[in-house]
Formats: sequence, C-alpha cells, structure tokens
Amino acid sequence: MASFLKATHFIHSSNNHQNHPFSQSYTQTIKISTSRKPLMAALSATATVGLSETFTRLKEQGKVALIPYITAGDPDLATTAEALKVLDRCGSDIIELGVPYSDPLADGPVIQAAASRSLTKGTNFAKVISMLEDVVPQLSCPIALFTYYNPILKRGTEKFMATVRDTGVHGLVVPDVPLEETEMLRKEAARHNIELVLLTTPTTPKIRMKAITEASEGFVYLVSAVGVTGARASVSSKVQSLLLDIKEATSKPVAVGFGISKPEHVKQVAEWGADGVIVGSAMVRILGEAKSPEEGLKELEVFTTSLKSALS
Ligand SMILES: O=P(O)(O)OC[C@@H](O)[C@@H](O)c1c[nH]c2ccccc12
Repeated sequence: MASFLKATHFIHSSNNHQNHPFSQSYTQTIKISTSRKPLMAALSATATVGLSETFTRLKEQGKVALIPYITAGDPDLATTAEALKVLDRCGSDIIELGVPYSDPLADGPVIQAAASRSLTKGTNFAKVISMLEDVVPQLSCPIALFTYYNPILKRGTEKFMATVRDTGVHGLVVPDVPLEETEMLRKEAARHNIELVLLTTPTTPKIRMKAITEASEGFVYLVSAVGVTGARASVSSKVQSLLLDIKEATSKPVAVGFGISKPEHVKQVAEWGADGVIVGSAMVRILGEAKSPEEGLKELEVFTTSLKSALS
C-alpha cells in the first residue's frame, strides 16, 4: 500500500497541464509559421480541434461522442486510410487508431488477430505515420493514436511525441504505462501539444482512480469490464455506478469502452451519463473478416451509421 500511495503522490506532484506555456490557438499559429510538416497538415491542425475541445463542443450540443477504434494495417494500410475517411464521414467524433504490436496483452482474440495480420503484412510505426501524414489533413475529426508503451520506449519518448504531433494527431492512448512513468510521459505529451488519455477500470481503487482522472488529458477512458477487449453480449450495469464515482472525482469528459458492440449498448451507456462511447473489436472484426476491403468498408459504413443514429 505504501508504494501505491507514493506512486499516487507522485502523480499529484505534477504541474497542471493547463499551465502549458502555449494556449491551443497560439501553438497552432506558431505551427503554421515554423512547422516542418507540409502546409496541408499544418492547416489541418487548425481545422480539427483536439480531444477535450471536441467534448466541450459536443456537450454544448447535448451530444455524446462516438469513438471507433481500428487497427492500422488490417487488412492493409490503404484500407485503413479509407476506413478513417468512412468513419469520419459517418459522424465519428474521435477515432482511436491502434499501432499493431506483437504482445497486445490487454487485447482479446479479435484485436490480437488483427495486430498479427497487420504485422505479417509488414506494417510498422513509420508506415503508419506516413499514412497519417497523408490522411489526417482530409479528416474533420481528431485522431487519438493508440499504442502500447514499448513502441514509445523503443523510439524514445521525445522523438515519438514529436513524430506523432507532426502528423496532426491530437491524442495518445497508452493502456500499459506504469503509474510511476505516467508523469514523464504526460509532460512530454504536453510539450508536444498531445493529449495523453489514461484509463481506469472497474477494479481501480478510488484514490488511484482520482489520480488517473487528474493526470488524464483529453478525456478519461473508463474500461467497462475486467479482462481484455472484445464484444460482449451486454454492458455491465456496474458502469452506471462507475460513471457516478468518476463524475464525482472530475469534471473531465469520460468515455466508456470494452465490450460495446451494438446500437443498444451505445444508447444505454450514453443514458448512464457517458460523454463518449468507444467501439473497437466490433469494428475491427468487420474490416478483418470481410471477403474484400471494399466489402469491409461498406459494412463499416452501415455499422457506424447505426451506432451514430443510436446517439442522436
Ligand atoms: O474492443 P472493445 O471491447 O470494443 O474495446 C475498445 C478497445 O478495442 C480499444 O479502446 C482498445 C484496443 N486495444 C485496447 C487495449 C486496452 C484498452 C483499450 C483498447
């Protein structure tokens, strides 16, 4: 318990992200004049707002964010590029894009299979980045890159963050960063104007949940169920009380993920007070198991539209 409290204190000692030297608009102005990246991508950084601003705008409209997750490179990166545009066109408010990883310990069979298909095809971080440099300027919703911690450490946190930010990506979700290293990661992310999203689970002790909500930027990711990712028959009613607990601890937006795979799940979680709903495995299955990329994209459009209408 002592070490846990120490770690929690460690999180609390961090500077508030809001003291970030540049406001969002100032950073974007600087970006246009000094950016190394093509003007299109720089302009897109002003066209799409970040994660927290997206939630602010949705809240003003009384809406809940639809947040799909797909694995980059499955069935291939060209299809991923098209899938991002389909998801954007169908009303996704934020898109979580997964960097395939060889040891996805928090993933269930559907996303594990997608990651291994993608890696077998030769997908790597550099290829995902160059695809994003091309596609992000064409999207109206922000991207949150999803990666395990190891690929960040492999590249070096500073280089990783700079590379990601130069593509116009706004957010980063890292499910397995140890609490003790969250602060360093968060500082580097903030320095590059990236919103680092942290996750809390049904078994996270309240004091740790509070530390996580305080450190999380963009939104707080509430994992709805214990275990790994994967569509479930229903969403646990425990999510309702978990949402109440988190809402007591923070005014930051909370998005719920894990197991959500049908319009009625999306509707239920929104009614329980979630600010956003994350759907991953159900999307990944559609793309990965379709007879052709074209068929997968068509089915993705139909499925995403059905989820979006459950939120209107
Ligand atoms: O697949 P699901 O059950 O719909 O859950 C969302 C999930 O896919 C996505 O947010 C995600 C993919 N891999 C993860 C690993 C940990 C936490 C979350 C994730």
